[in-house]
Amino acid sequence: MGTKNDVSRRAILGGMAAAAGAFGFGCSDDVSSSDDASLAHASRLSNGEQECDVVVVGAGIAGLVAARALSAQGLSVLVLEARGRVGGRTLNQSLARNGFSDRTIELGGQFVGPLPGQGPWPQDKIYNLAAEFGIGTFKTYNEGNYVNYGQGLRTTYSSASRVPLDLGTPNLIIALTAFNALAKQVPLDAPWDAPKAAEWDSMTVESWMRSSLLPPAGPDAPTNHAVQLAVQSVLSTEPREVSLLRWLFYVASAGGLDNLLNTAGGGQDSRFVGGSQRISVAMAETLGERLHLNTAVRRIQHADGKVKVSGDGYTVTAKRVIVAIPPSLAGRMAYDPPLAALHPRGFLRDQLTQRFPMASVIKINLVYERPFWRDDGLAGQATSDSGAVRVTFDNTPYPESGSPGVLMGFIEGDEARIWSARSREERYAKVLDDMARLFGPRVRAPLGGIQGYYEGLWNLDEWAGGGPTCNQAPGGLIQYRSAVRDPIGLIHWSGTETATRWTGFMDGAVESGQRAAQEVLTALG
Ligand SMILES: Cc1cc2nc3c(=O)[nH]c(=O)nc-3n(C[C@H](O)[C@H](O)[C@H](O)COP(=O)(O)OP(=O)(O)OC[C@H]3O[C@@H](n4cnc5c(N)ncnc54)[C@H](O)[C@@H]3O)c2cc1C
Repeated sequence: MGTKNDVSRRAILGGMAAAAGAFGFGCSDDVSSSDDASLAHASRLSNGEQECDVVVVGAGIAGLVAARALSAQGLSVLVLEARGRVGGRTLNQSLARNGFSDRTIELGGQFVGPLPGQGPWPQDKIYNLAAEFGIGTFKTYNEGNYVNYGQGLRTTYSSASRVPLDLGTPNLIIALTAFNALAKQVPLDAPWDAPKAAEWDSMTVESWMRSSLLPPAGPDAPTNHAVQLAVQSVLSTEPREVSLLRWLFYVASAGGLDNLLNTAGGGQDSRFVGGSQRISVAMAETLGERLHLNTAVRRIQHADGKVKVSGDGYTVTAKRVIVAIPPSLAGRMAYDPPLAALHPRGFLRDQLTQRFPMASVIKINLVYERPFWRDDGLAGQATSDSGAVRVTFDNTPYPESGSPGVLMGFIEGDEARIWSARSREERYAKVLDDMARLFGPRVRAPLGGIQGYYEGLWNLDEWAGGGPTCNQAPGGLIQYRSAVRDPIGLIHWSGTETATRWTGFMDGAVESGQRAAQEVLTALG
């Protein structure tokens, strides 16, 4: 017989099981729902009025970190999560349905690095948080050669090289050097104070490319495709969509572009044993009944010196609320009074949410009997100037024992928008075409056949609205400055988009949760 806490725990994990059921061959795709409505319902908040010290909106990494920090200080906390699972933009996928019952891959955020000890800019916050729960890391497979596909030509090069040698190489080196140098001039806590902030925030990365790379040409030019791919692979957005200042801030926030792009010693260095969503599940378990799933927050009202947070059939009254969701989603909630009426700077926050869009991404995983590409001396990492899948990794799960083998690929920016609107069958056919170009005919029929195809369709998810993170077009940073995290009334803002270091990453989510919790503690004395 399960206690109430058992039920909550099963509901939390149920989301992971639901994901497992949702992504196999021939099944529909959904990164939100639970397959066990009764368990999910058990932890839904729907019973009228409640009261606590602090409400946290969102049970992603940021919200869960904030809730635990406040609980540890003796405050009463309720976490309200719209989905039937925790973890937000992290999502584990069990390979049990493919016959690998103890293997897990991820459909959202997964990589961690640099690790502590690997340089001055480690992702120590998420690393330490995971370690607290006994969740270790393992190295991303990075042996052998990388593949590059450009101008219709497939080449391989050593994974020890910094960049592939093709027409895009000279400009990529120019861009790497320039972006790293310019990013050093961007203050992390106030990018709008960079010496050339106004100039940089008046142009897109594409305009910079057209004026600073040679010969003058757009991102699609063979000479520029590598720079274009660097932006696409980091932000899942097109160079024309993002402000140069925002891009430089992102680079600065990660301690340099090399950290963002590199596997060994960089942002893709390692992965979490058992999958990154375990970190959120572990945090959620410590919160027990203070967490409510399937409980979307629709409205935040200020009344009588308190804040009333409500959704379908419930209201929670609290001293403070932490909104730990992406700014673009925060803009979908109703505020009463409206933010513009609540505070003299409230309109800035409201307008910011109208100008901070999620990028576009699909993450696909092909599961094989074994990692056959390794037989050819390939690391499973590839770049391409065309096709839907333009960046790939060997995503074979821990612990490696030769079986299964998983090839992962990203579809980003324009391609993600095109392919999000197509059927699963069309995407699958396209993914096989693209992957076969990179890794040969065994992609279609390797020994043992293809075991599974899994996709994270983040653009279609109501509670993400895209991924991996929000971007800003020109003007966003200098006009709205710190509105992304300035408290308004009794509302505090959290989520990776508010972080100064490793913004957009799981590590930034931890920073933002810690910072928001500290703000509330200070405010409540
Ligand atoms: C495909 C992909 C690949 C990525 N790769 C990496 C990577 O390799 N490494 C890395 O570090 N990061 C990666 N990221 C980014 C990383 O996953 C995020 O930065 C991080 O998980 C964000 O955490 P968060 O808590 O700030 O926000 P979220 O995870 O978005 O959490 C917000 C939560 O709030 C909930 N919510 C939203 N609206 C409401 C509402 N109205 N009421 C109640 N609840 C609500 C959501 O359901 C969600 O659970 C990736 C993301 C994606 C999508």
